[in-house]
Amino acid sequence: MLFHKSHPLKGEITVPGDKSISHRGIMLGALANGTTSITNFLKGADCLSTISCFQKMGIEIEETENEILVHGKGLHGLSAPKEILDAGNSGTTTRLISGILAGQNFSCDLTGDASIQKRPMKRIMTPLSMMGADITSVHNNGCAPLHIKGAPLKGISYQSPVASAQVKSCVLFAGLYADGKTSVTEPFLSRNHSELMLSSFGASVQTCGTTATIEPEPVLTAQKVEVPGDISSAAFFIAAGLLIPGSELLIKNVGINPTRDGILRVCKQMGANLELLNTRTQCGEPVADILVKHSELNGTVIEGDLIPTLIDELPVIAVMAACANGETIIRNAEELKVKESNRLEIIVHHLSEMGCDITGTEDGMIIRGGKPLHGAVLDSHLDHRIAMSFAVAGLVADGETEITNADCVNISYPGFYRDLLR
Ligand SMILES: O=C(O)C1=C[C@@H](OP(=O)(O)O)[C@@H](O)[C@H](O)C1
Ligand SMILES: C=C(OP(=O)(O)O)C(=O)O
Repeated sequence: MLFHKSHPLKGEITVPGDKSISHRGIMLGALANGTTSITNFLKGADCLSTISCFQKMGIEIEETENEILVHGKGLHGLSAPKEILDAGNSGTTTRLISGILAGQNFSCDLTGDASIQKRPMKRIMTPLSMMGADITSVHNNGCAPLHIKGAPLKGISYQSPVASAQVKSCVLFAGLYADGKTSVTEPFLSRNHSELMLSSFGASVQTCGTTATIEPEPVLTAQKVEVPGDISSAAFFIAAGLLIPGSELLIKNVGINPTRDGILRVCKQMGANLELLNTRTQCGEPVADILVKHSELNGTVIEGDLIPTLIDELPVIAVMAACANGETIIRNAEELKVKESNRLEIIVHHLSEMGCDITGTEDGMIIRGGKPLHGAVLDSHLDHRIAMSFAVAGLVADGETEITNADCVNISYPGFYRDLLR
């Protein structure tokens, strides 16, 4: 895909549904009694992998024009899959489904693509084993493929070393099947979509600071889930709108859950002209329209408890920082090394290629912004966030930017290039 300096972005855009909430809607819908209807479901490859895993376990999932219908079979209604479960490129599918599989009365194997087979799974194997689960890494390297033999589980209080909603959700989902209360405490609060959705399906979930606690064996009841637009997808339009002179863009129906809205806070810190309109709550999730106007940005510091609230947005935030005046420091972002690619390394490499003055650090980067970016040939490393972030960089750089292996945007945002270049 080729990108050149863009004309101003004007008008309105609606981004696809939230990936995290779409995954959870399928999972809890499958475990509930009755039919769950999901509207604005994200039909990206990752969420389709979640659908396919549950279909292999006997759940009927219908796609109509405007909604997905999940015919739930109750907490104990899944059946043993006849073939290996394939999570594709999706860390969320792999880790969350493992918590569910740990509590079943059957064994199965779970794998994913080459990237998934390199991502760390010990972070879920450890707490699941503490609960009594029988979960092994088939190649004994702490990664997928995983063999999971369902077992009786006991409730635990788990102190997670990482702020990860995938770890937290995995343990809470396993907690549905435990013999007592299960709680997870994390160093910083990560996204709380699982807690909110579990509660709406009828589970008893309490949160206190960075600890979430679930009671076992609820009856989950099918719900109507209206998925808000994904703030992680809106992030590319927020960045493009702020960076491209003359832009004024209204991004409609975006989820602004405070455990996900770090990008909005960082934009404000950087001096962005950004307004939230029509703020409302939809299925327990805060939603708004975001009005973005081109702005002169200044460097900032991004660290600590802010990091989990914008973890997937850091690649495009780095692009914004490269175009801002002054220095931006990103710390405590080592998790970026274990996403679809080593995002820390690739951001530093790609921005350097475009002429940015940037230094990688152990857990982040220092970006001395303000030097004009120029076009370059940049590979996505099959990482959707990298492809989309550098497509945005290509709209502000001098000359031509080419993104190779650009199709991977289908993981979280099919139609991204059409929307960006329209
Ligand atoms: O729970 C989720 O839906 C997600 C959690 C985050 O991962 P971690 O929990 O590994 O930080 C995020 O990067 C991912 O895109 C989606
Ligand atoms: C890290 C991501 O997703 P996952 O962990 O589900 O693969 C992402 O979407 O940026």
